[in-house]
Amino acid sequence: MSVITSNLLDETFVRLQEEGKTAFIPFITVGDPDPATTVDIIVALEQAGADIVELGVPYSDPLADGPVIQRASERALVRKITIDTCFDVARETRTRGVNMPFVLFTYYNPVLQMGLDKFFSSMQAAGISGLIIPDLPVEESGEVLALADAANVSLVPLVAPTSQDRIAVILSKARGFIYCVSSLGVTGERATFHEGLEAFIKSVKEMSDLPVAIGFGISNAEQVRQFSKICDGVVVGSAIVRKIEESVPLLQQGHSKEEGLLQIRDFVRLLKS
Ligand SMILES: O=P(O)(O)OC[C@@H](O)[C@@H](O)c1c[nH]c2ccccc12
Repeated sequence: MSVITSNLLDETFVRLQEEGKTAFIPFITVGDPDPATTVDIIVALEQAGADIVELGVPYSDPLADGPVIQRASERALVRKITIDTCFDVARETRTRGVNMPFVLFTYYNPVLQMGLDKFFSSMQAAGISGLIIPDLPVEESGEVLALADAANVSLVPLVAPTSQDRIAVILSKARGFIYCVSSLGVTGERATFHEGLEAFIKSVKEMSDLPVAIGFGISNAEQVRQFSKICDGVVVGSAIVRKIEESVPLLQQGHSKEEGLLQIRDFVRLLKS
């Protein structure tokens, strides 16, 4: 189905494809270590060459997350970060001149708690053009998809090498891009990936004219380079969240915050090199 409307996320992928580039998509947990620092980190990510950023809503039961992102969620929840804080961070980041598109990453429960109508009107007001809800199966996503389309928010699906028999249905409802997870299990840096991954990505690209991004386990420049050859986007979460975790002592001392941000910026530049 061709997308009738387009948004900043769609336009970004079109521009990158015209430039022959692969989107570099960091994931970070909002509020880790605090909301103001998250704004600084997003600015640093764009300066380091990020094209799109996945903003993770911290959650108490992150069932699909490995230990690194679980710890980031815990640090953020200590700060009582809610979805509303994420919208505030998105708006604040725009005032700092960040132009790249935001993709909100949240489990379904916090969205239900807020109420779908309020959630999507807030998404529009915060200028967030993408949405990933890993625990909302396509069979139950009808109402969310209709509201997302009406709010010009791209509901991005996750597909895994094991999604075979459901993949056609998932792709028929896809917007924005297709997020292919490289391996089974939870998020976290990996040295090896699901065998047959390349064939899987190729089959997804043949079945959908939307951009295809890969994520899960990608943690170094060589892996980014390899996946950039076969995908339109590469997502890196845990490796960057770990770098943030390591920089927290610097980030939380006013006089050394810039040093902490520099470490994160240099790490992302290295990944993109
Ligand atoms: O952390 P990794 O292995 O680099 O994978 C990206 C991942 O963090 C991010 O996209 C994400 C965070 N939580 C998730 C849960 C399910 C799927 C994807 C995610």
